[in-house]
Amino acid sequence: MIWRFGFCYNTLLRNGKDASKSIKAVLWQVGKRHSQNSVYSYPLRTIAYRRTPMQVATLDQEEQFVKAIPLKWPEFVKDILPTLNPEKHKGQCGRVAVIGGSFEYTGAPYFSAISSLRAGVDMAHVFCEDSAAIPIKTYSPELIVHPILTTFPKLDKTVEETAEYIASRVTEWLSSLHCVVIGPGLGRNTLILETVAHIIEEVTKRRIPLVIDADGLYLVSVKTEMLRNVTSPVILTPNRVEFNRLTRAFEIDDTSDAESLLKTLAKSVCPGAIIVQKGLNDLIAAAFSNVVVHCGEQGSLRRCGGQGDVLSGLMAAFSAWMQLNSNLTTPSEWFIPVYSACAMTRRCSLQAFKKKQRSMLTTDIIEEIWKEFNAVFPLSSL
Ligand SMILES: NC(=O)C1=CN([C@@H]2O[C@H](COP(=O)(O)OP(=O)(O)OC[C@H]3O[C@@H](n4cnc5c(N)ncnc54)[C@H](O)[C@@H]3O)[C@@H](O)[C@H]2O)[C@@H](O)CC1
Ligand SMILES: Nc1ncnc2c1ncn2[C@@H]1O[C@H](COP(=O)(O)OP(=O)(O)OP(=O)(O)O)[C@@H](O)[C@H]1O
Repeated sequence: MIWRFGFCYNTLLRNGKDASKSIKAVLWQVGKRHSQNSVYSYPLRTIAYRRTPMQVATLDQEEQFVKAIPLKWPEFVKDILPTLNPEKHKGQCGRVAVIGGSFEYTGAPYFSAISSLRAGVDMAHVFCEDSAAIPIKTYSPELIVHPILTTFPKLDKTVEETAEYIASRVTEWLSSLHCVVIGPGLGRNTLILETVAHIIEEVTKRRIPLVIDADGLYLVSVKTEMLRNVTSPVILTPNRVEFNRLTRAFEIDDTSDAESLLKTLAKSVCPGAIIVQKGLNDLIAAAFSNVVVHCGEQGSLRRCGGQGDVLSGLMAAFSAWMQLNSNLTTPSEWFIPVYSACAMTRRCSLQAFKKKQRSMLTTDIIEEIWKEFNAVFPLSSL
């Protein structure tokens, strides 16, 4: 009997079962049947699961694959990057949205969305507070900016009714999107957070990959039940402060070591959670894996604001491409786009830092995106 790990796993996910338990059950069966398979003869590109249906994966092989990502990621990513050809039309290389931007913070959603576009997605929307729209539009004519979020309830409606109504105006766009980023510059207004909670529910119901950063993480920390049963990919990108806030909110007091803490947090958030703990090295853990991947790609020494927004934008681009390829993905494959976004952000930061040093700004990092993409993924090799 031939087992297709990817198929089995996705079927389980679609049936809404507990991912971490189910994967072990499937892999255990697979392992028993194919225990004679050598790890070395197994192609580490799990994309091969889709292309060579005879391949199977044991839990050990799955871990080997994830552990190989820091060395092999540019090669793995080639299977996800959309090819460019004259037959394609606008949108086929990805459509993403950033939900964020408020009166105070207009730079963050711009940085995030423009980074996605510079990485190569075709269209980037920003759904922001009405007062943030004009500034964001003036930063860039490339972005599609919707001044939909509001801090005041509609005249004849309660906060809850207004939140539902505004969320419905955003969710009507979801069918055309391949990834949604929640949080850059969102702020913490009660009505806006309530609106975003409704949007998150709809995004995850449709199994669209979700990237949560900044004030979106604050929302997760005050509504810890919000994502509880979500099995679609939810990528959280906390900095140190946001990470500590999350561990407190989820009441995790695992003091054994940093990796265990991260894994416990991922499992507590939801079965589809992938967490990137940003810092000197980025640590990546997922609810469905026992491996913690370290991204130690050299970055910059400068810590100006906005670099996390570049990461969320690149994360959206890689995730959108993954989604476009995702008929039969395995959960572990999600380490590929996540790791790639971390590595590319740090590489772009390093290049910008070499040129501008203490003066380096987030806009300088964005300026490096095209060169770094060409260096790592030259068009001729696609
Ligand atoms: N130009 C812009 O519009 C920008 C807006 N931003 C937005 O600003 C809002 C608030 O973000 P904050 O990050 O300030 O919110 P937080 O309230 O989470 O952070 C507060 C404090 O944490 C400190 N901190 C951050 N990283 C740390 C680390 N690694 N170790 C120790 N302390 C650390 C900061 O200095 C700050 O004082 C968000 O909506 C965010 O998206 C940022 O993205 C930066 C750029
Ligand atoms: N000490 C460090 N050395 C090198 N790179 C780092 C370091 N700390 C963070 N980074 C990188 O900088 C980027 C942004 O991380 P940071 O912790 O500044 O996020 P943030 O505070 O959420 O950003 P933002 O200012 O956009 O809110 C990430 O790509 C991360 O890998």
